[in-house]
Amino acid sequence: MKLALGSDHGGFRMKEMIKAYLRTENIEFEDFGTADENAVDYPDFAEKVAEAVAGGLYDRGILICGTGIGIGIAANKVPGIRAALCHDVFSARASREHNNANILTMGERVIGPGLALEIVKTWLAAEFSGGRHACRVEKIAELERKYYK
Ligand SMILES: O=C(CO)[C@H](O)[C@H](O)COP(=O)(O)O
Repeated sequence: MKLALGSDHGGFRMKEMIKAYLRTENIEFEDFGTADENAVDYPDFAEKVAEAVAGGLYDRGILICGTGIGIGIAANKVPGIRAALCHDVFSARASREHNNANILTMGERVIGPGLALEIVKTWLAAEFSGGRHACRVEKIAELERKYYK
């Protein structure tokens, strides 16, 4: 699996912690920034990661900001992206199994590193269940086609 990672300054330390974990697991990733804790605008990093995932260059993405909210809202503007804000393990698994989420978002100012890592592990391991969920996810794509001509 090849991952695209990104954060703003509010999520920088959590992104670095996730990168350290991915290295220990030999999971391939690219870091799209930001590169330090200087203030930046989260939509810029959402755009880079969402376009990389939607373009098929990366299998999935992880985006972190202070809350996980803004960076997820921005990522979800890119057609083909299903970014899910998850601050618990149950939602992380369901976002993959039910929603086929291709980007995980979290907030460094909301949860601690231990829980964040459990969420990442769960989200990376979970797969889309298909079945009854497939036509619902397809309806999301139909909504995109309706509004993004
Ligand atoms: O969580 C975020 C967006 O949803 C940002 O990380 C947050 O708004 C940044 O705030 P500040 O400029 O005060 O550090």
